Amino acid sequence: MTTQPITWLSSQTYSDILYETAEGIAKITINRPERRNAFRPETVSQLIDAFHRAHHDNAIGAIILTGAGDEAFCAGGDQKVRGDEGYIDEGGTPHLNVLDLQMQIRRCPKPVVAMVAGYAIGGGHVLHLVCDLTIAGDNARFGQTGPRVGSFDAGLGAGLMARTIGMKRAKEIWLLCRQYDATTALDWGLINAVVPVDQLEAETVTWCRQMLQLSPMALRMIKAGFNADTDGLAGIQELAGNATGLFYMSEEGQEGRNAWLERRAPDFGKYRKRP
Ligand SMILES: CC(C)(COP(=O)(O)OP(=O)(O)OC[C@H]1O[C@@H](n2cnc3c(N)ncnc32)[C@H](O)[C@@H]1OP(=O)(O)O)[C@@H](O)C(=O)NCCC(=O)NCCSC(=O)CCC(=O)c1ccccc1C(=O)O
Repeated sequence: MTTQPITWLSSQTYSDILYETAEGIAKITINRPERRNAFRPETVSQLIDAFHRAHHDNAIGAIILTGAGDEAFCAGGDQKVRGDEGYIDEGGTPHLNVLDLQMQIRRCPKPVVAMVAGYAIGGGHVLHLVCDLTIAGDNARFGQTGPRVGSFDAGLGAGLMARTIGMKRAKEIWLLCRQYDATTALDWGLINAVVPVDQLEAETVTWCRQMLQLSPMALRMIKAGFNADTDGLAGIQELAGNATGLFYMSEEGQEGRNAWLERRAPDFGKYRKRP
């Protein structure tokens, strides 16, 4: 595995995020360091666009989600644009759209790695949680603040966290609103690795390079399998859609299409013998 430095190419311009690619990896960076990378509606819309771009780019096999600078991965919803009905966009409309982004990350067929330096707090903490893997710098701090600031994420923020680290610890995080350091997060199984913060990107890229050596279809199927029960019928739909895609690639699936196009009865006889 190469340990060569990576050279990112910036290929899309957004106001709140950065989108860069290199070596089959897309790096999506929340770029609001002056607000500890808290997200406003425009940030979330741009993240959704960037994940769509990475999903549909055939050259991309792994995605990194991170925050600009070393102070924070993401401090959750931007409380300074929070109105009485949600987070207010530049046109004055209230939103709660980070839930769409959470599901998009889970449904993305490519592995998504959270690269966490500094704070992953509130909705920012849930964002790293919904990623497939989390690599943290040794300065990382994790926690929820919802019950302190008048918010809660009782969906994936509660249920997926409990499935990840256990019910008692998940409840502790939400009911006490404490912060936890990277060593504790690793010990709890909340993250995958801790490295000195100055080695964070190199380590994350090493993990991505390793996944890029593996079968994309196998990674896609196993990700959908991991998420299927937590996501309910929508999770089974994702897994089943992948299975349909594989079936389309088979001779048996193509015989059905060919027979219809050739206006003849399909001959599936030779496929019945599989154990
Ligand atoms: C993250 C901190 C612990 C960092 O502390 P520190 O290093 O001391 O820095 P500060 O001086 O506090 O902050 C620096 C600077 O950044 C601004 N800032 C930080 N966080 C935010 C924020 N969340 N919103 C707006 N601005 C922020 C801060 O004001 C400073 O700027 P100044 O100009 O000096 O004022 C600490 O900053 C901290 O605790 N931040 C708040 C964390 C928080 O409570 N986040 C919100 C949690 S609730 C949430 O995220 C819900 C949103 C959500 O995801 C959701 C949930 C359920 C359904 C739907 C949704 C949805 O769609 O939104």
